[in-house]
Amino acid sequence: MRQPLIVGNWKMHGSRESVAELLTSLVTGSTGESADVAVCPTYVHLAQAVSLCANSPIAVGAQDCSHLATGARTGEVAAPMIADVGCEWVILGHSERRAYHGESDEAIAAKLTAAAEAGLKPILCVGETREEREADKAEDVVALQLSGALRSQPDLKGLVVAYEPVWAIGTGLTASPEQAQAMHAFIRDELAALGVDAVNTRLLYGGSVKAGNAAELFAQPDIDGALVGGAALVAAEFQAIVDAAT
Ligand SMILES: O=C[C@H](O)COP(=O)(O)O
Repeated sequence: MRQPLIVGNWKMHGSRESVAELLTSLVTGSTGESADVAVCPTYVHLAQAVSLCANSPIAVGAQDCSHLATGARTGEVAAPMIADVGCEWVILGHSERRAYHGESDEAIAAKLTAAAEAGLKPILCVGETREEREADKAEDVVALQLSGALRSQPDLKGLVVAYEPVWAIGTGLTASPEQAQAMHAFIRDELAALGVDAVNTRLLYGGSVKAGNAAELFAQPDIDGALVGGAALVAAEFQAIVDAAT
Protein backbone atom coordinates (compact mmCIF):
# COMPACT_ATOMS: atom_id res chain seq x y z
CA MET A 1 0.00 0.00 0.00
CA ARG A 2 1.49 3.32 -1.08
CA GLN A 3 0.63 6.25 1.18
CA PRO A 4 -0.55 9.26 -0.89
CA LEU A 5 1.92 12.16 -0.99
CA ILE A 6 1.16 15.78 -1.88
CA VAL A 7 4.12 18.13 -2.30
CA GLY A 8 3.91 21.88 -2.83
CA ASN A 9 6.73 23.28 -4.97
CA TRP A 10 6.70 26.99 -4.23
CA LYS A 11 9.35 27.69 -6.90
CA MET A 12 10.82 31.23 -6.67
CA HIS A 13 7.93 32.74 -4.73
CA GLY A 14 7.53 34.01 -1.21
CA SER A 15 8.56 36.51 1.44
CA ARG A 16 8.89 36.00 5.18
CA GLU A 17 5.40 37.44 5.51
CA SER A 18 3.74 35.28 2.84
CA VAL A 19 5.51 32.14 4.05
CA ALA A 20 4.22 32.78 7.58
CA GLU A 21 0.68 33.39 6.33
CA LEU A 22 0.55 30.36 4.06
CA LEU A 23 2.06 27.93 6.55
CA THR A 24 0.01 29.22 9.47
CA SER A 25 -3.12 28.53 7.39
CA LEU A 26 -1.93 25.08 6.33
CA VAL A 27 -0.83 24.03 9.81
CA THR A 28 -4.06 25.31 11.37
CA GLY A 29 -6.21 23.71 8.68
CA SER A 30 -4.40 20.40 8.67
CA THR A 31 -6.63 17.69 10.04
CA GLY A 32 -4.15 14.89 10.54
CA GLU A 33 -4.85 13.69 7.02
CA SER A 34 -3.79 10.25 5.93
CA ALA A 35 -1.75 11.65 3.03
CA ASP A 36 1.86 12.68 3.57
CA VAL A 37 2.26 16.41 2.92
CA ALA A 38 5.37 18.48 2.24
CA VAL A 39 6.13 22.03 1.16
CA CYS A 40 9.25 23.13 -0.69
CA PRO A 41 9.99 26.85 -0.34
CA THR A 42 13.14 28.63 -1.55
CA TYR A 43 16.41 28.00 0.28
CA VAL A 44 16.15 31.27 2.17
CA HIS A 45 12.78 30.33 3.63
CA LEU A 46 13.60 26.73 4.62
CA ALA A 47 14.53 27.40 8.26
CA GLN A 48 11.45 29.57 8.74
CA ALA A 49 9.25 26.88 7.19
CA VAL A 50 10.76 24.13 9.36
CA SER A 51 10.10 26.23 12.44
CA LEU A 52 6.48 26.97 11.44
CA CYS A 53 5.80 23.30 10.60
CA ALA A 54 7.30 21.92 13.82
CA ASN A 55 4.80 19.69 15.63
CA SER A 56 2.61 19.50 12.54
CA PRO A 57 2.25 16.71 9.97
CA ILE A 58 3.70 18.96 7.24
CA ALA A 59 7.29 18.17 6.21
CA VAL A 60 9.64 20.57 4.47
CA GLY A 61 11.88 20.05 1.45
CA ALA A 62 14.23 22.00 -0.79
CA GLN A 63 13.84 22.51 -4.54
CA ASP A 64 17.38 21.45 -5.41
CA CYS A 65 20.73 20.66 -3.82
CA SER A 66 24.34 20.68 -4.89
CA HIS A 67 26.05 17.50 -5.98
CA LEU A 68 29.21 18.86 -4.32
CA ALA A 69 30.46 18.35 -0.80
CA THR A 70 30.59 21.30 1.58
CA GLY A 71 33.50 23.58 0.75
CA ALA A 72 34.68 26.43 -1.44
CA ARG A 73 31.81 26.36 -3.96
CA THR A 74 30.32 29.86 -4.07
CA GLY A 75 26.57 29.95 -4.38
CA GLU A 76 26.00 26.23 -3.82
CA VAL A 77 23.94 24.65 -1.03
CA ALA A 78 25.10 21.19 0.02
CA ALA A 79 22.64 18.38 0.75
CA PRO A 80 23.82 17.95 4.37
CA MET A 81 23.03 21.65 4.99
CA ILE A 82 19.46 21.08 3.83
CA ALA A 83 19.14 18.09 6.13
CA ASP A 84 20.74 20.07 8.95
CA VAL A 85 18.02 22.76 8.91
CA GLY A 86 15.40 20.05 9.32
CA CYS A 87 14.33 19.21 5.78
CA GLU A 88 13.14 15.74 4.88
CA TRP A 89 12.77 16.07 1.10
CA VAL A 90 14.53 17.49 -1.94
CA ILE A 91 13.15 17.96 -5.47
CA LEU A 92 15.73 17.07 -8.14
CA GLY A 93 15.75 17.32 -11.91
CA HIS A 94 12.76 19.64 -12.21
CA SER A 95 12.26 20.64 -15.87
CA GLU A 96 12.83 24.29 -14.97
CA ARG A 97 16.31 23.39 -13.70
CA ARG A 98 16.96 21.21 -16.74
CA ALA A 99 15.89 24.12 -19.01
CA TYR A 100 17.34 27.17 -17.23
CA HIS A 101 20.43 25.61 -15.66
CA GLY A 102 21.26 22.97 -18.25
CA GLU A 103 21.06 20.14 -15.73
CA SER A 104 21.96 16.85 -17.38
CA ASP A 105 20.86 13.39 -16.29
CA GLU A 106 24.45 12.84 -15.15
CA ALA A 107 24.33 15.93 -12.91
CA ILE A 108 20.95 14.88 -11.56
CA ALA A 109 22.32 11.41 -10.79
CA ALA A 110 25.13 13.03 -8.78
CA LYS A 111 22.62 15.17 -6.89
CA LEU A 112 20.54 12.07 -6.10
CA THR A 113 23.65 10.44 -4.65
CA ALA A 114 24.44 13.51 -2.54
CA ALA A 115 20.85 13.76 -1.31
CA ALA A 116 20.73 10.09 -0.34
CA GLU A 117 24.04 10.33 1.52
CA ALA A 118 22.64 13.26 3.49
CA GLY A 119 19.52 11.27 4.41
CA LEU A 120 17.18 13.36 2.27
CA LYS A 121 14.34 11.68 0.35
CA PRO A 122 14.58 12.66 -3.32
CA ILE A 123 11.71 13.54 -5.63
CA LEU A 124 13.09 12.90 -9.11
CA CYS A 125 11.22 14.84 -11.81
CA VAL A 126 10.87 13.53 -15.35
CA GLY A 127 8.72 14.55 -18.29
CA GLU A 128 8.61 15.36 -21.95
CA THR A 129 8.10 18.61 -23.85
CA ARG A 130 5.15 19.23 -26.14
CA GLU A 131 7.32 18.72 -29.20
CA GLU A 132 8.55 15.38 -27.86
CA ARG A 133 4.99 14.21 -27.16
CA GLU A 134 3.81 15.28 -30.60
CA ALA A 135 6.72 13.38 -32.14
CA ASP A 136 5.60 10.30 -30.18
CA LYS A 137 8.82 10.33 -28.17
CA ALA A 138 7.40 10.90 -24.68
CA GLU A 139 8.15 7.39 -23.41
CA ASP A 140 11.65 7.37 -24.91
CA VAL A 141 12.48 10.70 -23.25
CA VAL A 142 11.17 9.62 -19.85
CA ALA A 143 12.93 6.24 -20.06
CA LEU A 144 16.25 7.97 -20.74
CA GLN A 145 15.73 10.42 -17.87
CA LEU A 146 14.98 7.54 -15.49
CA SER A 147 17.90 5.37 -16.54
CA GLY A 148 20.32 8.32 -16.61
CA ALA A 149 19.49 9.16 -13.02
CA LEU A 150 18.90 5.73 -11.50
CA ARG A 151 20.70 2.96 -13.34
CA SER A 152 23.77 3.19 -11.09
CA GLN A 153 21.72 3.64 -7.90
CA PRO A 154 18.38 1.82 -8.04
CA ASP A 155 18.09 1.48 -4.26
CA LEU A 156 17.74 5.12 -3.16
CA LYS A 157 15.90 5.22 0.17
CA GLY A 158 12.55 7.01 0.01
CA LEU A 159 12.78 7.71 -3.72
CA VAL A 160 9.72 9.35 -5.26
CA VAL A 161 9.35 9.97 -9.01
CA ALA A 162 7.26 12.89 -10.27
CA TYR A 163 5.97 12.77 -13.84
CA GLU A 164 5.62 16.34 -15.00
CA PRO A 165 4.90 16.80 -18.71
CA VAL A 166 6.58 20.12 -19.48
CA TRP A 167 3.63 21.21 -21.63
CA ALA A 168 1.32 20.98 -18.59
CA ILE A 169 3.44 23.00 -16.15
CA GLY A 170 1.97 26.38 -15.32
CA THR A 171 -0.05 26.36 -18.54
CA GLY A 172 -3.46 25.36 -17.26
CA LEU A 173 -3.23 22.32 -19.54
CA THR A 174 -3.34 19.08 -17.58
CA ALA A 175 -2.61 15.63 -18.90
CA SER A 176 -5.89 13.74 -18.98
CA PRO A 177 -6.20 11.16 -16.21
CA GLU A 178 -5.80 8.47 -18.89
CA GLN A 179 -2.66 10.07 -20.35
CA ALA A 180 -1.15 10.50 -16.90
CA GLN A 181 -2.04 6.94 -15.86
CA ALA A 182 -0.53 5.50 -19.03
CA MET A 183 2.78 7.28 -18.39
CA HIS A 184 2.78 6.38 -14.69
CA ALA A 185 2.27 2.71 -15.54
CA PHE A 186 5.13 2.98 -18.05
CA ILE A 187 7.36 4.64 -15.40
CA ARG A 188 6.59 1.87 -12.91
CA ASP A 189 7.61 -0.75 -15.47
CA GLU A 190 10.80 1.15 -16.30
CA LEU A 191 11.68 1.47 -12.62
CA ALA A 192 11.25 -2.27 -12.17
CA ALA A 193 13.52 -2.91 -15.16
CA LEU A 194 16.16 -0.68 -13.55
CA GLY A 195 16.01 -2.70 -10.33
CA VAL A 196 14.05 -0.12 -8.33
CA ASP A 197 11.41 -1.37 -5.86
CA ALA A 198 8.75 -0.12 -8.27
CA VAL A 199 5.72 -1.50 -6.46
CA ASN A 200 6.50 0.54 -3.36
CA THR A 201 7.82 3.68 -5.08
CA ARG A 202 5.39 6.56 -5.03
CA LEU A 203 4.73 8.23 -8.38
CA LEU A 204 3.40 11.80 -8.38
CA TYR A 205 1.75 13.67 -11.20
CA GLY A 206 2.63 17.35 -11.69
CA GLY A 207 1.32 19.90 -14.16
CA SER A 208 -1.55 22.31 -13.43
CA VAL A 209 -2.98 20.17 -10.62
CA LYS A 210 -5.84 22.02 -8.93
CA ALA A 211 -8.61 21.27 -6.47
CA GLY A 212 -10.92 20.76 -9.43
CA ASN A 213 -8.92 18.05 -11.22
CA ALA A 214 -7.07 16.35 -8.35
CA ALA A 215 -9.63 13.67 -7.48
CA GLU A 216 -9.84 12.23 -11.00
CA LEU A 217 -6.06 12.09 -11.23
CA PHE A 218 -5.74 10.42 -7.82
CA ALA A 219 -8.35 7.84 -8.82
CA GLN A 220 -5.84 6.35 -11.28
CA PRO A 221 -4.14 3.22 -9.93
CA ASP A 222 -0.54 4.35 -10.53
CA ILE A 223 -0.91 7.99 -9.45
CA ASP A 224 0.06 8.23 -5.79
CA GLY A 225 -0.23 11.99 -5.32
CA ALA A 226 0.88 15.27 -6.83
CA LEU A 227 3.71 17.75 -7.14
CA VAL A 228 1.82 21.02 -7.11
CA GLY A 229 3.14 24.39 -8.30
CA GLY A 230 0.84 27.40 -8.58
CA ALA A 231 -2.03 25.91 -6.59
CA ALA A 232 0.32 25.22 -3.67
CA LEU A 233 0.61 28.98 -3.06
CA VAL A 234 -3.06 29.25 -2.05
CA ALA A 235 -3.78 27.55 1.27
CA ALA A 236 -7.41 26.60 0.57
CA GLU A 237 -6.55 25.23 -2.87
CA PHE A 238 -3.60 23.18 -1.60
CA GLN A 239 -5.61 21.84 1.34
CA ALA A 240 -8.40 20.81 -1.06
CA ILE A 241 -5.85 18.86 -3.13
CA VAL A 242 -4.61 17.16 0.04
CA ASP A 243 -8.21 16.35 0.97
CA ALA A 244 -8.79 14.84 -2.49
CA ALA A 245 -5.95 12.41 -1.84
CA THR A 246 -7.20 11.20 1.52
O1 LIG B 1 6.67 21.32 -9.53
C1 LIG B 1 5.53 21.61 -9.89
C2 LIG B 1 5.19 21.64 -11.27
O2 LIG B 1 6.14 22.29 -12.05
C3 LIG B 1 3.78 22.00 -11.60
O3 LIG B 1 3.56 23.39 -11.58
P1 LIG B 1 2.07 23.91 -11.80
O4 LIG B 1 1.20 23.18 -10.82
O5 LIG B 1 2.14 25.38 -11.54
O6 LIG B 1 1.70 23.58 -13.21
